[in-house]
Amino acid sequence: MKRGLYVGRFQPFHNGHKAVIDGLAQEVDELIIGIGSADISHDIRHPFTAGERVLMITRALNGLEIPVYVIPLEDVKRNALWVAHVKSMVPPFDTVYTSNPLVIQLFKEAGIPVLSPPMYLRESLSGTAVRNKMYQGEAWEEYLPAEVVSVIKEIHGIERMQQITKSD
Ligand SMILES: Nc1ncnc2c1ncn2[C@@H]1O[C@H](COP(=O)(O)OP(=O)(O)OP(=O)(O)O)[C@@H](O)[C@H]1O
Ligand SMILES: NC(=O)c1ccc[n+]([C@@H]2O[C@H](COP(=O)(O)O)[C@@H](O)[C@H]2O)c1
Repeated sequence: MKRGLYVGRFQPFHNGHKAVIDGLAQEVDELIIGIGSADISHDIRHPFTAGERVLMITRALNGLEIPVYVIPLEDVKRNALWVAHVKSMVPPFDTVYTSNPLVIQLFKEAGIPVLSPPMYLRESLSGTAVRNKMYQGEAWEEYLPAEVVSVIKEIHGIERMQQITKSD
């Protein structure tokens, strides 16, 4: 039984994340998705709450052939303690999947195997690129799973993002 941990902020969950997870479903028996910076929302880089991201990811992975556990992870002030914090919050896991250099370093120092999945269409498929389109009023829907698009519409996400970036 192999259980993997995939960590990210998922602001929002996009087709690049989905492609990675479809690949991981061939590699692991169960997958934990750790939603990082769970305590941050309503700002430019982190527009969505942990609960909204749980909804996006759970709905988008509804048809996945392996069990998935979606778990919010608040940030902690000390990087040196973060891996212990993560381990205290999620089921046991064998391998971490991430391309984030700090996350790679922290798990390697803790003796936990780390793999970096391939990037899919990184220029258009990044949270930053998708958020920029949302802020600029450009088409953004094609970069996200349909289930994520409907959550963002349901929570009036674009209106929120445009409101919080206004100047007073
Ligand atoms: N297009 C992609 N293909 C494969 N992996 C990706 C892609 N985009 C992001 N990832 C990876 O998914 C994990 C979670 O990423 P994250 O939620 O930060 O998305 P992001 O697109 O990098 O967002 P942001 O631009 O907001 O930093 C990271 O390891 C990241 O490298
Ligand atoms: N000290 C900490 O709380 C700490 C350290 C390393 C990574 N993280 C989190 O892990 C997540 C990594 O996700 P990304 O790859 O999307 O950046 C982020 O939410 C980041 O804040 C937190």
